[in-house]
Amino acid sequence: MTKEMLRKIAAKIAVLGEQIRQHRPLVHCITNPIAIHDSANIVLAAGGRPIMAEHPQEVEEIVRTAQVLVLNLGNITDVRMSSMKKAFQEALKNRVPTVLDLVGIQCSSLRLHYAKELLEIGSPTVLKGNMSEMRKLAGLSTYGTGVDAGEKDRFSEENEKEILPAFYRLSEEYRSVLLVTGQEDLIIEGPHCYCLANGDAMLGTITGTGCMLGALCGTYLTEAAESRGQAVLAAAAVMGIAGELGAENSRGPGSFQIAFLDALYDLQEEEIRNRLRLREKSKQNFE
Ligand SMILES: Nc1ncnc2c1ncn2[C@@H]1O[C@H](COP(=O)(O)OP(=O)(O)OP(=O)(O)O)[C@@H](O)[C@H]1O
Ligand SMILES: Cc1ncsc1CCO
Repeated sequence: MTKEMLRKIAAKIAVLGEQIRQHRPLVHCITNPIAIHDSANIVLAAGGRPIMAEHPQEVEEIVRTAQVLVLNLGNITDVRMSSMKKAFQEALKNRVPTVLDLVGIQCSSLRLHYAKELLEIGSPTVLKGNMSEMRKLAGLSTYGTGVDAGEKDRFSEENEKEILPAFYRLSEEYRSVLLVTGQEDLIIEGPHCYCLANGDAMLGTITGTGCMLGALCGTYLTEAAESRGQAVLAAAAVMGIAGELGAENSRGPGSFQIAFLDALYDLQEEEIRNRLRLREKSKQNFE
């Protein structure tokens, strides 16, 4: 990608961030208790307003007033399975965009079957997972255990010919933008694929960063009038760059968590422009 293209994309990412701060979208998240607090805080830091309502008898009413719905399968319970399904149906009915974060579907048949049940109801705007989770949904072999991606599932020049066609098919089948996280994040929308190299290994030293990115992705989706893929890319880039800045300004996981949130809260266009590391595997759509 040329410098000029990267500059344009960085400017667009900054504009989306400003629009979120102006519009203060209501972001409805139904997520796991491990990441719920940090997910609410990242939405706030980005300029949105989180609501983490999950009672089955209130989620439909609440999602109707929200600008986006984020569903996360982590630490699943009967109650959340019931409320997520109701909220998802109501969001689809009311054209509220949705993010489905496939946490742990590679380690739990319950979650995998539930994710497929949701996908039979309708298409989420964004399907998100780490490399092992997305491989599982695509029917490929996986090495992930627990909620972590397996080292052998990591995206590489060697396995891209196996992975990309399967992920393009998923994106087309569900008409969803795919966000696949890892050392390098992939954003796939139809036949387009962007590879984002921003981020820092420190993001893996605190729990729930993937879940936080799902909530951030939802927040950016509320400004996706031009392109859903662009909004997802913006969220992933902001997350990665704030992770890099956080790592440079901390001395371990405790101070990293604080420095990361501070960096995200105050991220400037110049920083995005200087740090953005993006490759494209296909035609770009940032004209
Ligand atoms: N080694 C790394 N280098 C750079 N960025 C990373 C690295 N590991 C994770 N990230 C970033 O951290 C964020 C979370 O991605 P990750 O793949 O770890 O999610 P996850 O497995 O769902 O996490 P969790 O289970 O903790 O919620 C993404 O923005 C990703 O780019
Ligand atoms: C640790 C953990 N267990 C279920 S969800 C979660 C947060 C990271 O995915």
